[in-house]
Amino acid sequence: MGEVDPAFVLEPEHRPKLSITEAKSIPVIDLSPVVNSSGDGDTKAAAAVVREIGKACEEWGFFQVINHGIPLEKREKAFAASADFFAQSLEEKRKVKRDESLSCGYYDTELTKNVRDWKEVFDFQLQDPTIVYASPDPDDKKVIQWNNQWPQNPPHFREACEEYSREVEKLSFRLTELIALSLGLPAKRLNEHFNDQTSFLRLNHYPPCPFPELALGVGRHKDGGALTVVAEDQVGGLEVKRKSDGEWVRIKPTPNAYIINVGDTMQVWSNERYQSVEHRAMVNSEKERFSIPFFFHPAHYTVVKPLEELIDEQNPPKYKPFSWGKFLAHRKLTNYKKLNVENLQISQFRIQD
Ligand SMILES: O=C(O)CCC(=O)C(=O)O
Ligand SMILES: [Fe+2]
Repeated sequence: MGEVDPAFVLEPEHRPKLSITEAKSIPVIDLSPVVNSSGDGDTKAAAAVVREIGKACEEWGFFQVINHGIPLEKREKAFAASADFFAQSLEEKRKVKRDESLSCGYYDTELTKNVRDWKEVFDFQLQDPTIVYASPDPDDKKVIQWNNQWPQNPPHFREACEEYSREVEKLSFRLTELIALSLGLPAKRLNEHFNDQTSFLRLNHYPPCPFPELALGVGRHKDGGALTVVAEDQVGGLEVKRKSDGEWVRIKPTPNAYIINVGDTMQVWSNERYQSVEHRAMVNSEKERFSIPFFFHPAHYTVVKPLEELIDEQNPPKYKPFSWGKFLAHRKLTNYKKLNVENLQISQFRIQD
């Protein structure tokens, strides 16, 4: 990755500014009142957490959480496994290469909006195997299985990844429950959609980049699922397109915190009360960066539509129902192929006002 390969170079209007605007006001929410409560905990403090989460989802689509209940040791093991894995030779890493039939594993040529990302990744699913639709064609009901692939090296890689993923999954259910409460719904209202979840965890490695003003680690995009729960190291690079003025602002890393963002599916469920916000990851010329996002995705058979409890005559549904599994199959295809079109967006299901 030494030369300026044009595959990585962004159109001038999408290139990052190297001067950083730090997002000082992105909410940091302390989850201890809900994590430590045994049911008879301080319900006043828990209600305040729910309100803070609702406000952050509305104003930012992004927030951070601390005192979230994930043991630091498990997080550190996952980061160590990730660093050890990516430090291996390309030949070793490519033994578990992801391709169109094997959706999980190692990959270093991902595209975001047809431009190559300056990164390498390792993906694995929470459910192994995960059932998905074979094609984006709406009439094709055929399903296939995606299986995880695990490398032989480093030796404790799989164990570290799986143990960590179970913790992030727990946190994701908890956050989904808090978000449901913030929408005035029963806590477990959304949980059933995740029984056969298509969630996956991704280890991201962004090597130092000699031309950080021309390329991005991950190009601007919105996450499609319900929620994303991101752990990052202390290097920093995640930028959010601030809702209030459209400015790209950098999230300052908070040690041991998680960065949470609302995805497109939550935007539709909430009938746009909460919106999925564009974000991107910058790279820099000196330091490598590691991050571990968890993408909390519903089951392939989920029909995503505004929740009935949130719509009435004053608030008619803003989206037509769509199939999560077909949306996913469509997205998957565009990750591998350079196309002349942008990939499928939920705006295609938007009902005009
Ligand atoms: O690396 C990060 O901080 C975020 C990456 C991201 O947004 C993604 O992979 O969807
Ligand atoms: Fe993302």
